[in-house]
Amino acid sequence: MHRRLALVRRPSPRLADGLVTHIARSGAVDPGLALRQWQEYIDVLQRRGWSVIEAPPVDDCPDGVFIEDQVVVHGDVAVLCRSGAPERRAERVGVREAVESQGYRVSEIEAPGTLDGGDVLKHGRTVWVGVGGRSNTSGVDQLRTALEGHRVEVVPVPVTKVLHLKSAVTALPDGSIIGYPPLVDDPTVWDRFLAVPEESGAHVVLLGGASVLLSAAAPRTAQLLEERGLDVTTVDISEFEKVEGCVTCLSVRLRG
Ligand SMILES: NC(=O)NCCC[C@H](N)C(=O)O
Repeated sequence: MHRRLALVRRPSPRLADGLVTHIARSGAVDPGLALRQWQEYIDVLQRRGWSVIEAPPVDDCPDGVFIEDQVVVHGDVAVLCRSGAPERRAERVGVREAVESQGYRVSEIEAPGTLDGGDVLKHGRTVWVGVGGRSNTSGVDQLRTALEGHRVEVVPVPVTKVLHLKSAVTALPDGSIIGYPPLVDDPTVWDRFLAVPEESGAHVVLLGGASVLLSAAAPRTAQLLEERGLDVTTVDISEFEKVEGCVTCLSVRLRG
């Protein structure tokens, strides 16, 4: 059986200074609670059979915990991102070493390209990339080049209403795409689109088989997914949601 391996990075004590773009700052971020929530997130991964490796902490980078935005992996290739937020580019430190230690071939997005991993949604042979927020068409083109030979189609899709594509939509194990309609620019991109009733419900981490991880802020979506036969685990990530984070951005699932 494949080893399941996830890359994570512990939260900065400065998480409260994280960027917010599409939401209003609401309530103070409690760094102690954030650390406990992050630990619980990892505990869930581990209980579901995942091993976890940590990228070196970047305590001076408030958004460092959102490791998903720094690297996109596919097959044996890891693409180091160049964030559309210049404030976040320093977070790339240590990520190359982390993925190289797992045997990945590394390529990098270079200027003028920008790409945030949160804009990259993969399922089957398709890689959708959100363009219009943090990622641009040069970033998409460079990602396509990096994945040449992987027999995938890289498809740009518009993102204007939320931070990242995966803030709007994610994929269920069967390939259905779930999203919260007010935040999805064009649901017709996907043949099988399933509307969910909560913004946080649009974000699932696939844990293997029928298991998915979902924010505790989306109880109605949890029920909906359970009724569809999924095994749903919820985790409270309130402190990360205050700075526009979601369950997906707290880890990168690597090949085992
Ligand atoms: N992939 C993600 O959804 N990342 C969340 C990043 C939140 C962070 N405060 C940012 O604005 O970049």
